[in-house]
Amino acid sequence: MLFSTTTPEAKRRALREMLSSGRTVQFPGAFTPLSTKLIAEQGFDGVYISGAVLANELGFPDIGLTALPEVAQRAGQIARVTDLPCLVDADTGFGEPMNVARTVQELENAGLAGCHIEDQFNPKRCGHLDGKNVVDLETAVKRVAAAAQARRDPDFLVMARTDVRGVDGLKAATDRAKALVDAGADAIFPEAMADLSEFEAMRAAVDVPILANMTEFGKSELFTLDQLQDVGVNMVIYPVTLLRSALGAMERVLTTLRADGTQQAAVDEMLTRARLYELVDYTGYNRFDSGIFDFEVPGLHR
Ligand SMILES: C[C@](O)(C(=O)O)[C@H](CC(=O)O)C(=O)O
Ligand SMILES: [Mg+2]
Repeated sequence: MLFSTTTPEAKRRALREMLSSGRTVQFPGAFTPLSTKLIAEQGFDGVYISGAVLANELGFPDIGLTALPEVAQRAGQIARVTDLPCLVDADTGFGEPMNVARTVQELENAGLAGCHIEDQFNPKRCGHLDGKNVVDLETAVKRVAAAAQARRDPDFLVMARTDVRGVDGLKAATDRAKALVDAGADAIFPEAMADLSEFEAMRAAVDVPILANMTEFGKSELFTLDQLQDVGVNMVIYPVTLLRSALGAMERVLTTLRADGTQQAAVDEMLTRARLYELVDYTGYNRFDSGIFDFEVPGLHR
């Protein structure tokens, strides 16, 4: 009830353990605290908090318009409703290395298990679009080093994302990933890999966990969990899947409502009131209230 009872430190340890388990863990992207509960119910390993979703939900494109307080607040709202570890997209770290340091500390305070920081220029772009730009190696290394030094919990995961593959090719991406690991990255997010052999090459290049981004309509095919496990990927994210699905459903019901003058034909596709209450643990809250108010104090009602 209210908040998760698992501490951020325990979630970070759990994330570290799952990343060294040899199993490929799945982190669907939550887009609200409530949708986070659906992810946990299905038995997923953790929750991803996407920068694109955060920006899009505010009605913005994903071009670096969101600011650290907004991201930390939303990520914290999501992290606090679940016992699962949450990994948040910290874009470029929101500024210079000093800003990156503050970003990491704010995200630690918000209860996140880790974050990823990318080597794009600001204004950034979706990693699966053409026309993005990356910063030079020195700048990228400084961002990651600042992040690694700033954390107070040594288990907070600092993941470095490199967007170099889409700009200078695979060899440049593996070289950059190695340098980012030397700078203190605990894990690597190689963005926009073209196929499974590219994940294999990244796997061979670094000895830290690697992430696969299975975003729809992007540069990579939607590989299965088994395929990604076979090439040694440690974590898979599905960043925008829930947002796209929810918006698809919303668009359909609005079309029905507009056409029919009633939503009746769409009711069967909706989450029922009972199921919604179950998700928000309505009865748990009621029980709490009765526990507090249904007691007798001798003499009180005389
Ligand atoms: C992973 C990502 O950074 C995100 O913000 O979720 C995006 C996802 C997307 O735009 O599909 C990305 O740059 O890949
Ligand atoms: Mg992003």
